[in-house]
Amino acid sequence: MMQPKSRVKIVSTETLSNGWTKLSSYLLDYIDRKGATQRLKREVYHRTPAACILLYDPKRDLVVLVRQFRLAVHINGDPAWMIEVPAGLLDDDHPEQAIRREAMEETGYHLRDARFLFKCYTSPGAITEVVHFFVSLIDIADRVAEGGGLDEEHEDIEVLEVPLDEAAQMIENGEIFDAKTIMLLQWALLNRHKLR
Ligand SMILES: Nc1nc2c(ncn2[C@@H]2O[C@H](COP(=O)(O)OP(=O)(O)O[C@H]3O[C@H](CO)[C@@H](O)[C@H](O)[C@@H]3O)[C@@H](O)[C@H]2O)c(=O)[nH]1
Ligand SMILES: [Mg+2]
Repeated sequence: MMQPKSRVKIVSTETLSNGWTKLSSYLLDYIDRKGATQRLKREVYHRTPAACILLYDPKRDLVVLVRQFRLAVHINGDPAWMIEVPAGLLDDDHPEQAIRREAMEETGYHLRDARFLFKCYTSPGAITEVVHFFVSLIDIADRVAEGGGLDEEHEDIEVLEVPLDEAAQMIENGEIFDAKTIMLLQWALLNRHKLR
């Protein structure tokens, strides 16, 4: 059901922090389902859009994943060299252009095709981030570079080629615990018969 924008009025905005990611505090008047106006205070992190991709090799029945250090995970006390699908910020590019660039920088794979699957909000309660999800069928011959990320941005990315069934096990045993990665691996498991 569509909800009218007129139920929400932004009363004031304050920038709490303006570093790598801007954090704003909003006061809004929100008309609830009973018609009563509630004045709410909400904080929003203005993360820019991103894209991620499942690289699946149908001949070898494997996926290409990347492993890198994630500070937020470390701060939470979880194992912080996270295994993920290749991903990156759009940096003002079209999502497909951006994911082709990120796949090359992070894994060294040149993509023949990149098929858009869906987009999703990763944390809509507080974060503006929208992630565009893609899939690409790859072959070992498409790996034309080392990958590993950009030295000038101090990216230190390990490239892993993992059989799809093993990757599925790694979700079950807790070795893979990144949301976008779990979503794409589950998509692969549901659609593998169409990809081979
Ligand atoms: N100076 C500075 N640089 C940063 C900061 N945070 C990230 N960077 C740099 O910004 C670049 C981001 O790399 P990308 O490959 O474009 O993005 P990503 O970190 O892989 O992001 C993807 O995964 C995230 C975690 O799941 C997602 O949050 C994000 O939306 C995207 O999907 C890296 O070079 C990283 O070092 C920061 O706070 N300060
Ligand atoms: Mg990345």
